[in-house]
Amino acid sequence: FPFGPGGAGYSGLFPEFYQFSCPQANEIVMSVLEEAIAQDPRMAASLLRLHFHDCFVQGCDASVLLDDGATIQSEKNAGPNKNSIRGFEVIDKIKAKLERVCPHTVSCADILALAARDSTVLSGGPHWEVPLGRRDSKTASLSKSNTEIPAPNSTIQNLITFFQRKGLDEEDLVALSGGHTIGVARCVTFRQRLYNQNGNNQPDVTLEKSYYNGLKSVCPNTGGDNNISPLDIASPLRFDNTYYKLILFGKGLLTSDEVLLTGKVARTMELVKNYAVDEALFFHQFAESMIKMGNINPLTGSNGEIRKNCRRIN
Ligand code: HEM
Ligand SMILES: [Ca+2]
Ligand SMILES: [Ca+2]
Repeated sequence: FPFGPGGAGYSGLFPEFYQFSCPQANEIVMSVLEEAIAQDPRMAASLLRLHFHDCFVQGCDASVLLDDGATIQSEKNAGPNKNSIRGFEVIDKIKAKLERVCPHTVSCADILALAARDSTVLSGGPHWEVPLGRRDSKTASLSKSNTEIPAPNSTIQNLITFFQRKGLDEEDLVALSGGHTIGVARCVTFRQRLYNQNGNNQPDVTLEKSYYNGLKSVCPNTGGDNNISPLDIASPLRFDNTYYKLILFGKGLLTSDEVLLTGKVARTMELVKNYAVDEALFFHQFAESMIKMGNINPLTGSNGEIRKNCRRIN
């Protein structure tokens, strides 16, 4: 029986966790999301990312949702999160509805996992059964948010190491990076590639020329830090495999996207090519890797709590 440090093997979570205590849980999450995404199509991407930033810091325990408090230094102020992660109002709305129907039952950590899955489905991506039963943390870690979420200018070795620490392998890294098939990134996260990739005041040579020129107009050398560009310029709202096709053409937005192909690791290079030609294969692996990521270090049993308000401990 494979017990991993986080990802692989037995987690104690199972899809039917709320079958008797809150059978409407799935529907309630989906109905709020349908409305939220219809109103703001980018919201699907933002909610998918929120689950990732939760799971990589202390595990999938909704630590990312906590605001500053007497004992809490909010993760929202960490480098990878500040002025960047969004979707808290949608999570609040889901939680409020669930509290009305099944008080003190469905955890914020499970809401994040369900919202990530439903956001994927509503964008045209794969469906999977979400293992449930996570409980919510009574702590947050600003410092771990700064050190355990990989940076956009990561090398392929950095990425592999950061994922390995969470029990995730190269297949998980390449498939989960495919989350960048939807959503946007700010100029500050890709400027280095345009103006000074290697400390020689030259752009990243792997960037395709016309794409590069377009990016420069969105992201000047100074200023415009918060200007945004799609991570998948071909279909930023559609969950598909064009992310990988674009990488093959030198049109991946972040260094962390491009190095999956050009980072000189044969396995990740091969996977990018495989997913670029076989969307079904990507969908299958994405679903599998999302379950693995969702299994990182959950609080179960009597550990943690079921928060009444996702922004604060009870
Ligand atoms: C492999 C390492 C990863 C790195 C270095 C990375 C980095 C980034 C960066 C820098 C942004 C833009 C943030 C901003 O400018 O505000 C971003 C956005 C995003 N990331 Fe990642 N990411 C990684 C993995 C993932 C994973 C595993 C997922 C989910 C499965 C994911 C989903 C997203 C989504 C959906 C967006 C767009 C969010 C929005 O539009 O609000 N990323 N990522
Ligand atoms: Ca967490
Ligand atoms: Ca896409």
